[in-house]
Amino acid sequence: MKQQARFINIGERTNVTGSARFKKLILNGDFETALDVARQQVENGAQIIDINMDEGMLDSKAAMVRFLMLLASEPDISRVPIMVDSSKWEVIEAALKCIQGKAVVNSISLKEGEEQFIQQAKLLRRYGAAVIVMAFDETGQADTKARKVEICQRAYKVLTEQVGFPPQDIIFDPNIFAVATGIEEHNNYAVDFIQATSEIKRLCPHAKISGGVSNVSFSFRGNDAVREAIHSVFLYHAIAAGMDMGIVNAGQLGVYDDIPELLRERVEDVILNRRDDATERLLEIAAQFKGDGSVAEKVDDAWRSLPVNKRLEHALVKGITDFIEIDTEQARLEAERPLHVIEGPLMDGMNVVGDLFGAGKMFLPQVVKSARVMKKAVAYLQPYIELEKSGSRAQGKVLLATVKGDVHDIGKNIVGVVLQCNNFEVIDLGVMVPCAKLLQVAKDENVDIIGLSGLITPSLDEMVHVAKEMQRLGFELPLLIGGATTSKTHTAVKIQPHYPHGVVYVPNASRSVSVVQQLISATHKPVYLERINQEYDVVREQHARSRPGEKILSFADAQANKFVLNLDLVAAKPKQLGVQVFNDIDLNTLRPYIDWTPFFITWQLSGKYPAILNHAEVGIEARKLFKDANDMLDLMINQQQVAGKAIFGLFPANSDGEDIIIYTDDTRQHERCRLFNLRQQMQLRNKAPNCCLADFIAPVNSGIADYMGAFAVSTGFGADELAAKFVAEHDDYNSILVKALADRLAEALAEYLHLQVRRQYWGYAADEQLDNEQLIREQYQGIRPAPGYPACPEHTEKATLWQLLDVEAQIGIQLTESYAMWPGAAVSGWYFGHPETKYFAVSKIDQDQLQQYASKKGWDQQQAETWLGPNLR
Ligand SMILES: C[S@@+](CC[C@H](N)C(=O)[O-])C[C@H]1O[C@@H](n2cnc3c(N)ncnc32)[C@H](O)[C@@H]1O
Repeated sequence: MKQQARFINIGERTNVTGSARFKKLILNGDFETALDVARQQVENGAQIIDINMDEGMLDSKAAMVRFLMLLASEPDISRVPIMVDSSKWEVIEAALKCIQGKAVVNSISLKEGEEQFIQQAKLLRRYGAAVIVMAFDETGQADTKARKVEICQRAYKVLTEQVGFPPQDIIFDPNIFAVATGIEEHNNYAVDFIQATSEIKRLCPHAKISGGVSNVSFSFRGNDAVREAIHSVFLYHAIAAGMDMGIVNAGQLGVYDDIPELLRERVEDVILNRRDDATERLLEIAAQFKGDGSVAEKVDDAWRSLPVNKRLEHALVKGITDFIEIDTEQARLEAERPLHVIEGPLMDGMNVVGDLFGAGKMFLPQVVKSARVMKKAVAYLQPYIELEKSGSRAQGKVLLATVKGDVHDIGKNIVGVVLQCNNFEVIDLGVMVPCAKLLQVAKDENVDIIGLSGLITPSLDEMVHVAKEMQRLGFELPLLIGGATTSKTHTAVKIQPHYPHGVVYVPNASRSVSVVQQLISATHKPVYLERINQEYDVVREQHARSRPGEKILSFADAQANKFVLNLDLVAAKPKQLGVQVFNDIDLNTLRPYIDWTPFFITWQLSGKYPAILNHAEVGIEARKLFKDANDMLDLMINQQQVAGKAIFGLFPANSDGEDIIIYTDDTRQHERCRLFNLRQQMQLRNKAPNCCLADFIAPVNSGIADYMGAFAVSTGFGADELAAKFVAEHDDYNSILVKALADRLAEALAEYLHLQVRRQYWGYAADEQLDNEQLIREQYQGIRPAPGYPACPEHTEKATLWQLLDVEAQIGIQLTESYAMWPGAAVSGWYFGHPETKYFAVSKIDQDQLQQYASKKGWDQQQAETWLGPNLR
C-alpha cells in the first residue's frame, strides 16, 4: 500500500479522443464547462492532468492554447502539472509557450528515427519540460518485454548522452495492451509490461515509468467491476515493479485487498498469465460481478442445472462459449463415442438454431455466434475423434471460393458459416482462387456443390469462365453464384447457358441453406433444377425483349447531347496542388464518420442506423452487434492491430471530348496522363443530357483552368491477419466483424479525406459545416466517383490512377489482375469539384462507342468485350 501511495494519477478526462463529453464541450466552444471537467479530475485525486485536443474537426492548436490560458487563471486546477498530449508538434510547442510551471509532454518516440527525436528533445529541454517517451521505434510499437527494454534503453542513452536531458525528466511509456482478448499472443502483454518496467528502471537510473492503464482491460468493456479489478491487480504488480504514474480514471480504481477473493484470483491468473485457460475462467465468473465490485445478483444461470444435452442446446442457441468445453467433455464421457456428441446433442442444438433462423426468430449475428460455439465444441472433440478415425458426419460437401482477381469474402464467409450450422461440410478456398485450382479441389475432395463468390464486375466474367471450364471438363455438379454484383439476370443470361447441370443464383446466406438442401437431395434435385431452369428461361426472354421506349442512340448523337457545364461556376484553383501521403491515419478520428447502416445490412439486419437500435423486432440484436462492433474497433484501433493509409493528389485538368487530360503542371503544356471515360448512350427520359464524367471538367478549348483530384485509401492493413487469428480460434463471428469493420473504416476514411480536401487542400468549400448524416447523403459540393461504379464502370482505369499517384509504392495498396484493390478494405476514386457534378450510370453502350474506346486503350475486340462486357447491349 505504501508503494501505491507514491503512484501518481494522471487524469484522462480532458482528452477529446478519450472523453465524448469533453470533446462535445470543446467542439461546441463551451470552454467554461470543459474547465469543470479538469477541476473535477483534480478534486478526484488526479495529480497531473492530460490535455489532448487532437480531433479532425478542430483547430487543435487554437483550442489547446485557449484552454491552457483559461486554466492558468484557475489556481485550484493549475496547481497540478499539465501534460500536453498531442501527436502534432506545433500543438505541443504552442502549449509549452503558455504553460508557466513544469509541463510534461506526451509524447515523443523514435518512430521517425533518431534525428527527429533528438531535435524534439532539445526543444523540450529548452522549455524545461519533462517528456513521455513511447516505446516505439522505426520498426513499430514494442509489444514484448525485450523490445520494450531495448527501445527505452536506446532512447535513454540518446537523451542523456546526446541531448543532455535530465534523467529524472524522462518518463517511459512501454505500452500497456489489452489482455484476455481471446488471442493467445496477447496473453503475456501485462507480464511483458511489468517485467519490462523493472528492467527499464534498473537500466535507466532516475527515469520513470507510465502507461495508459485502462487499455489493459479493454476486452471487459461494459463490466466496470471486472475492469476495476483488472486495473487494481495490474497496478498492484506494476507499481511493485516500479511503475511511477499512469493515465487512469481515479474514480475507477479499486483497492487490491478489497477485491473479492474469487475475482482477484482469476484476474491475477490473467494478468500474470498463470494458466492457459485464465481468460475462460475469468469470463466464467465475470457476469457475477457488477458495479460496486461485490458479488452481484446471480445471472440467470438456471440452465446450468439442466441435463448436459439441454445445456449444450442452450449454449448453442444463446451463443454462450463460456462453458462449452466443460459441457462437451461431460457429454463425451457420457457418450459411447465422441462422434456421437456431434451427431447427437450438438447437431440437435444446431437444428434448433437452424429452425429458429428459418422462422425468422433468430438473426444472422446470433447464428454466427452459435456457429462459434459449435466450432469450439467440435474442435474440442476433434482429437478424440481422430483417435477413432471415424467417418464423415456431414450431409454433403460444399466448396466455396472467391474467384480469381477478387478479394472480397465477407458474404462468402457468412454463407460458409450458415451452411456449417446446417450440417454441411464446407471447404473454403479463400480469395483469388484460380479456376484450375478450384476444379482440382472439387475433384479431389469429391464435393457435391461448388459455390462462387465475387464483388467486382470483372468477377462476373471469371464466373462465366468457370462455368465453361466445368462443361469442358465434364463436371456435373451444381454451381452456385453469389456476391454483390451478381444477379439472377446475369446468372440466367450469361452463366447458365454455358453449363447445363444446374447454375443457381443465391441472393443471401439464409437462402443458401434451402438451395443447398434441395441440390443435395437426389429426389429433390431434378425437380428443383427443372423449376430453376424454367424460371431462368423467363428471365432470359424478359432480358432479350427491350422495354418500350428504350432506345440506344448512335455514339455521335449521344455526344451531341452532352451535358453542358456552366463554366462560370468552375471551382477555384486548389490551395495545394500535387500529391499528399498519410501513412499513419489516426483511426479514432474516423469513428464519428462511420456510416453504420451498411454494416447492419452485412449482417442481414436491415434498417437505418441509428433507428435500427430501437427497432421493435431486431433492435435488441442490433444493439448487441453494435456493442460488439465498438469493442472490436477498440481492439483494432487502440491495439494498433489495423492501420490506415491514404493518398490523394490535386492536378490541373481539362476535358477533351470523353477524355480528361491531367497536366504535369499549371502551365498546361504537357500531358501527364489521360483518363478515358464512357458516355451514356441510351436515350434518356425527356431527352436529358447523355452524361460523361469529362463533361464535368472545363473543355481544353474553353481557356478555363480547371482542376480535379484522385485518391486511394485503405484501412485493411493488418485486418486480414487479425481476422485469420480469429478463424484459427474457431471464431468466425469476430473474424467477420473485423472485416466488416475494416470496410466501414475505409469508407469513413474516404469520407473524411474528401471533407479535408473540400475544406482545406482544395478549399473550394472552406466553410462547409455538415453533420455525418448530411455527409452520408452527399450534400456537399462535388463528387468522388469510383472506377468500377456506374459513372465510370470500366475497372482498368484504376491503373491510371495508380500510376498518377504511385499508390502501390507510396501506401502499399495493390491491384489484382481484375483490378480489385488489395487489401480489400480500400476505396479509390476521382474528385470533381464543380457544383453541377452528379452521379449517373453509364448503363448500356453500343459497338460504335466500344470501338472508339478500345482503340484509345489499344485493346482488341476480345479485350474490349472482357472489360466492357457488363455494359454491352
Ligand atoms: C458506395 S457508397 C459508399 C458510402 C457509404 N456512406 C458507405 O459508407 O458505404 C458511395 C460511393 O460510391 C461511389 N459511387 C456511388 N455512385 C456512383 C456512380 N454512379 N458512379 C461512380 N461512383 C459512384 C462514390 O465513390 C460514392 O462516394
